[in-house]
Amino acid sequence: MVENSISQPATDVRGSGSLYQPGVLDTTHGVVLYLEDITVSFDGFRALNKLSLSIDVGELRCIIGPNGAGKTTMMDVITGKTRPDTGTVFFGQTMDCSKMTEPQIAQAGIGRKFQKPTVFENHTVFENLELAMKTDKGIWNSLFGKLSGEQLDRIAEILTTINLQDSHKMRSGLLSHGQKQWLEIGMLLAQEPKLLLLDEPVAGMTDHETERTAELLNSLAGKHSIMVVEHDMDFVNSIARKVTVLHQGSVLAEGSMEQVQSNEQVIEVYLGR
Ligand SMILES: Nc1ncnc2c1ncn2[C@@H]1O[C@H](COP(=O)(O)OP(=O)(O)OP(=O)(O)O)[C@@H](O)[C@H]1O
Repeated sequence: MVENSISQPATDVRGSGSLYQPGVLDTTHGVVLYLEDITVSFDGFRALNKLSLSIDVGELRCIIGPNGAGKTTMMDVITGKTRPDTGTVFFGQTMDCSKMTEPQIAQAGIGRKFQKPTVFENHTVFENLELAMKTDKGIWNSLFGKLSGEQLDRIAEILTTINLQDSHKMRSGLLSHGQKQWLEIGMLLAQEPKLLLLDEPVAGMTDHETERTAELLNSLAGKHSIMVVEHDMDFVNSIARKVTVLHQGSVLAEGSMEQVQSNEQVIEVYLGR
C-alpha cells in the first residue's frame, strides 16, 4: 500500500533498488518505522548507542526505560529535532527521516504529542479540532474555509473517541488536565498521522483520567500505529502489547509485559541490583 503521496523527486540512498522518496509512505512490508543503528552523542556521551528497533503498521508499542535511557532522544531523532550522528530512520520502506526536516517529517505523517498539553485555550474544543484538521490547508482556509460534511463527521467521530462530545462548545482552557491531553490526542488524530508518538501521556493525570486514557489508547490500537513512552507501569500494563525496554541508548529487552518484567537484566536495571 502506498499512501500519503506528496510528489518529490526520488533519490537512491540505500543502494540499488531502494529509493528515498520524501513524502511517500510505503508500508508494503508491514513496517511503519525502522530505526537502524542510531547513535547520538552529546559532548562525547552516547545518549543513543547503535539503537535499532522497528514498529509494525497498526501496532501500539510501549517504550519504557529508566531515567536517561534515551527515550526522549529517540523521539527527537524520529521527529527530526535531533540529527543522529550515524544510522537511519526509515518511515515506511522509502522515507529516510534522518535526511528530512522537522516540518517535512510532520507533513509526511509523524505526529508527536509532548508531555505538556498545548491546546488553544481561548478556543472551544470543537474549534481546536477544526483548526487541527485545517492546518495543512493554508492560513486563508484555516480562518475562512468551511468544513465539508465529511470533515464534520470526522470531528464528531473524534469527539466521541476522546470522550469530549458533551464538551465540544466548552472553552478549552476550562478543561481538566486530562481532558486537555485527550483533546490534544484528538487534534493529532484530526491530522490523520500515519504514526503517533505520545510522550508520557498520563503524567499528571488522576487515576480516573489515567484509566480513561488507557481505554482511549486501547480503542486506537490496531487502527493507528502508536508509540508510547511512559513511566507509569500500571498504565503501561493496561495498554501493553509489545514493550521495548531502553537502557543506555540501546534496546535491552523486548516482548510482552510479562516477558520483560521477568527478564533478569531488566530487573537489574530497574532495581539497581
Ligand atoms: N541536549 C543534551 N545535551 C547533553 N546531554 C543530553 C541532551 N539531551 C539528553 N542528554 C543526555 O542523554 C541521556 C538520555 O536522555 P533522554 O532525555 O533521552 O533520556 P530519557 O530516557 O528520555 O529520560 P527520562 O525518562 O528521564 O525523560 C541523558 O543522560 C541525558 O542527560
